Amino acid sequence: MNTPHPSLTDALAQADLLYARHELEPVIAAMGARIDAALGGERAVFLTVMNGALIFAGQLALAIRTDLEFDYVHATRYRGETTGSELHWLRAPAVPLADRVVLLVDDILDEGHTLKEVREDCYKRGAKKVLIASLCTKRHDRLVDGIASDFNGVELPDRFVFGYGMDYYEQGRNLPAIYALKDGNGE
Ligand SMILES: O=P(O)(O)OC[C@H]1O[C@H](OP(=O)(O)OP(=O)(O)O)[C@H](O)[C@@H]1O
Ligand code: HPA
Repeated sequence: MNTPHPSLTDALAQADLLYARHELEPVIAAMGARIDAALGGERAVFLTVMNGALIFAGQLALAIRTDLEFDYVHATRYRGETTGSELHWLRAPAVPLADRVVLLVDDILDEGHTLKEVREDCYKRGAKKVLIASLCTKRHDRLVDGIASDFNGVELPDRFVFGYGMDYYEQGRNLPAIYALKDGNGE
């Protein structure tokens, strides 16, 4: 039988709160203004990477004044676990991307495999420019070559994080803050 996953209550008891909602909201609002400036009036495809980006994407979209065309992809590399493997595509973009500016929106740029592959897919579909907006990035030296966020909210320590869309064994996504497990826990 599979070992049951640790509970969210236990995780929270062994975690530090890194960023509360009231600290993230102004960061996201400022990012929206920077994205408006970068788009220069062009109507981009706002491509949310489900599931983790759901909360950030909603807040970011409301902070962007330029009209956007919404679409989403569903790609998962962690599949409810705390370490990643190969990327599983559950849903490809539906909107034609040829000659479009695409704004890829995700909760976290960790090792970068997910956003790199999704960005490559957008270019294969003919996108003329792909910009990346992430709520957070992690500080470590495991980032794959050739990927970076164009717009990033906050930098996090190299610890497993959850909340604000990010899951701990599919739990805790709707916590209104980002938490980090204390070093050595949960992996
Ligand atoms: O930079 P990487 O190391 O590739 O990790 C980042 C990706 O991992 C998470 O997705 P996950 O696979 O957990 O699926 P989810 O969005 O459903 O949580 C997160 O939402 C990013 O898409
Ligand atoms: O630290 C993390 N937490 C949750 N989801 C993630 N996906 C990549 N890294 C993480």
